[in-house]
Amino acid sequence: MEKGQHMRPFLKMHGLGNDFIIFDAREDDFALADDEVRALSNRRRGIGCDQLIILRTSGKADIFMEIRNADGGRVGACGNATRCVGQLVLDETGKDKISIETDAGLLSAERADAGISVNMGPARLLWNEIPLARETDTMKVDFAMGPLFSPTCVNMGNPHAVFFVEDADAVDLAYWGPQVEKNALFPERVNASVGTVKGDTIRLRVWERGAGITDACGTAACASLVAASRLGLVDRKATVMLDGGPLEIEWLQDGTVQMTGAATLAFKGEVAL
Ligand SMILES: N[C@@H](CCC[C@H](N)C(=O)O)C(=O)O
Repeated sequence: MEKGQHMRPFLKMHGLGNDFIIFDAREDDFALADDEVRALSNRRRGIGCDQLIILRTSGKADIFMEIRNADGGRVGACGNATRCVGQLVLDETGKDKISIETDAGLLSAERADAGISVNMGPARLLWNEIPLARETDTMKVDFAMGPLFSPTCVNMGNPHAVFFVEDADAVDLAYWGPQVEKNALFPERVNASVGTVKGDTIRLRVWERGAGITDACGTAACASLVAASRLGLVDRKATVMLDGGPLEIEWLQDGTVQMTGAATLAFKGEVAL
């Protein structure tokens, strides 16, 4: 341990294999620089995670959740981490329903048969809300790259481009994902998903902005349901099947999106910071 450092406890949790380091800074406030987040997220030299979460006190909700991608960048939303934090705060408070503040707004969480159910807030659909670099219809955006074309774009507190394709499993996402993420059409970069609809199920694979391919992405699951519903491919409710497992998603009449699925504690630890 270096001079000035001390041991900080953390939780390692995941939602369908989308994994998180969770620190609690409510009593002992601290901040992490981008390079510290990158070092902790590193799977060979650090603890390893897709996102790092710092819990803080909130004046508006039961808790504030700071979300950092593995590349260090701070982001507005993370669906799988919202279920994990929801589970922690439900256990801690004994309440039936709790509220979570994020940079993108106020969310809520409650228990459900299939794990934790969270309201992820409104799906934003205007081009400048995504945001996109130019004014365009977000339902079928005039954009093509290799086998991917005409994405439907949705902001779920973070930007998503969803490409519906014949066979999501056949797309070389490791090759196309980073190129879509960094395309100039997306001034804040983008989370890029490929989806295939079969009945009431959406098979979805996700290249996450700032993290790469993950086993699951909750906000991408929400965005894909909203996108498929806008395109008339599903009604307002579907199962989204990710590499890590299923999420139940519903686009409610009030415009917000409800997501239900597992939240799992993997282990607890301490790290010198
Ligand atoms: N894994 C998350 C999304 C995390 C943020 C995303 N990579 C972004 O940059 O917007 C989820 O479950 O939603």
